[in-house]
Amino acid sequence: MIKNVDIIADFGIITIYCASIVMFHGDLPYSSKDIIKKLETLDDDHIIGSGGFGTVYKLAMDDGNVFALKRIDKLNEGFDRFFERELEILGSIKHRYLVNLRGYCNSPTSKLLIYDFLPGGSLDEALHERSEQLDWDARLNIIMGAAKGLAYLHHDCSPRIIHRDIKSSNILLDGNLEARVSDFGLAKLLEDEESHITTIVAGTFGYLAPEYMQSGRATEKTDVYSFGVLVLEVLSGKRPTDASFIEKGLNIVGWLNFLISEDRQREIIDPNCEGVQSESLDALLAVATQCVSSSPDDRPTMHRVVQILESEVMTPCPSDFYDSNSD
Ligand SMILES: Nc1ncnc2c1ncn2[C@@H]1O[C@H](COP(=O)(O)OP(=O)(O)OP(=O)(O)O)[C@@H](O)[C@H]1O
Repeated sequence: MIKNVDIIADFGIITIYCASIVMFHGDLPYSSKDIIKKLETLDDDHIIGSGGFGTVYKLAMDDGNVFALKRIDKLNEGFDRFFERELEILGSIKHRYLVNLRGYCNSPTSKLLIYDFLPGGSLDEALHERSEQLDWDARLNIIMGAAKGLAYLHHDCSPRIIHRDIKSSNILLDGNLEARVSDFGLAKLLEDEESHITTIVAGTFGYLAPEYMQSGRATEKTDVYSFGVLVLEVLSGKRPTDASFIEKGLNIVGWLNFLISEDRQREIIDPNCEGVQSESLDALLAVATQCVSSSPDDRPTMHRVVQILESEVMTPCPSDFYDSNSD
């Protein structure tokens, strides 16, 4: 059910002169007034993160349900033009491995997106900022969830969606460390509708496929490349543009290729990762290597990636554990 309500509101973080709250699904048990009332209480103490598009707040409702509210600061002509239509499409896409968009508010001064709240934060934080390490099973499970979410966007949802900005801060974790892909479709709002070419390449340095950097044209295969970089990041525990690579004039893909050339690719694994299983590691490295091929045609589809992960990576042989200090 779609509800439109015009409301005048002035709350801590934003002044909304004439807000149009549209709830995409009738499953949120709140009126737009309830939500606006909660928004009035938000201030800087509720900030849970910020990124290229804006600031994210924790929005706790009276019944205990929690949402993430994204305030979009990055407004330009293209964004305004496509906002309503794109957000309606994105709000209609629901999947277990995606961060569901539950509603949005559009006003002349503010764009507010309401998402499910993921209590585990981002994969970026889990890998690079927390002292508690993710073990091998947790890392595999996260890769699997991210692959399934992306495969759904590419192959099974309607319309099909190219993410354009796959990276560890766009993979969020629930309380059980299950991964969900977030921010899908947002980059498209900056895109020229006809040509599918962005004036500014959306995406994040280190994750971008070479042909995307050159042409600005995003395809499923540019997402597959970014996914491959993400896998390498999860395996190594290092950001794609870690200083140790840059010093050698490389990025994470260059480093992988260097290790492969010396038949030392297993050394990519994070020494702090416990429970690594060598057969799975080899299979996962093989998939990641294909994903980051310089030629898009050599990269698998995300459907194929999920198949390989299920058949060759997620079925470990218990006796075959890899000790990263053994060679
Ligand atoms: N639905 C959510 N549930 C819980 N935390 C979230 C949610 N969405 C975002 N966050 C937190 O807010 C941070 C910023 O998110 P945001 O999507 O704005 O930026 P980003 O992904 O880091 O960068 P970019 O905007 O360039 O994609 C995330 O890293 C995460 O910690």
